[in-house]
Amino acid sequence: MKVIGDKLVLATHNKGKLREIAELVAPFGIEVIGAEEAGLPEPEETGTTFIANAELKARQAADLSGHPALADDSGLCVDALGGDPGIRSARWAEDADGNRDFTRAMEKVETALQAKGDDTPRDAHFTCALSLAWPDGRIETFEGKVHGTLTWPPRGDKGFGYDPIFVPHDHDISFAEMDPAKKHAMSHRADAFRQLLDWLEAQR
Ligand SMILES: O=c1[nH]c(=O)c2ncn([C@@H]3O[C@H](COP(=O)(O)OP(=O)(O)OP(=O)(O)O)[C@@H](O)[C@H]3O)c2[nH]1
Ligand SMILES: [Mg+2]
Repeated sequence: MKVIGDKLVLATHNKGKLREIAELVAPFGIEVIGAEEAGLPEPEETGTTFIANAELKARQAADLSGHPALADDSGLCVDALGGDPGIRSARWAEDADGNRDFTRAMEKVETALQAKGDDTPRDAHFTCALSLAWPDGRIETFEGKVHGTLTWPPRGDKGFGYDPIFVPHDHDISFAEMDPAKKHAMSHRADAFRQLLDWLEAQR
C-alpha cells in the first residue's frame, strides 16, 4: 500500500489488540512490527480523550522507529457511570504494583453499576481511536464505536479485557463468546479500521 510502504509499526503493548490489529492489516501484505519487538517504551497516556492518547502513542512510535506507526487507544464507556472507565479502562484493571487483572476490573464496573440501584440501565459502548503517524509529521486519526449492554457474570474466554461482560446490540452472546472473526466484523476497532481504509483508498 503506497501511503504506508512495506513496513508498519503497531504501536501497542497489549497482546490482545496486537493480535486483532495484525489480523485487520493482514490482507494488505504489509510487514508489521509490534511495539515490544521494535523496542519502544510504553508512553505515559496523558491525553484526556481517546484521540489524544492514540495520537501521542502513534507519534512517539513513528518518531522513534522511523516507520509509519499505527496506535490504538480504546476503552469501555458505561452510560450510567458517566462514561467510565473510558480512557482509564486499562488503569481500572491495575493493582498498586501496576499489574493488570481484568476480572477485578469487570467486578469494579459491576459493583459501581449495582451501587446505582437495580433499575440502572446497563447500556455501554466500546470506543477505539486509531491513529496513523508518519515520521515526516503527518498524522490521521479515526474513531469507531460499538454499542451494547453489560451482562453479569462474565461469559466466554475469547477476546480480551472487558469482552466477557459486553453483549453487542442485536446479539445475545458476549464478545468473549463470539468467534474472533465475528467480533472483528463488528467491533469498535473494525469500525475505526474501516474508516482508515476508506481514507487510504481515497489517497490513491
Ligand atoms: O474487552 C475489551 N475488548 C476490546 O476490544 C477492547 N479494546 C480495548 N479494551 C480495553 O480498554 C483498555 C485500553 O487501554 P489502552 O488503549 O491504553 O491500551 P493498553 O494500555 O492495553 O495498550 P497500549 O495500546 O496502550 O499499549 C484496555 O484495558 C483494554 O482491555 C478492550 N476491552
Ligand atoms: Mg495503554
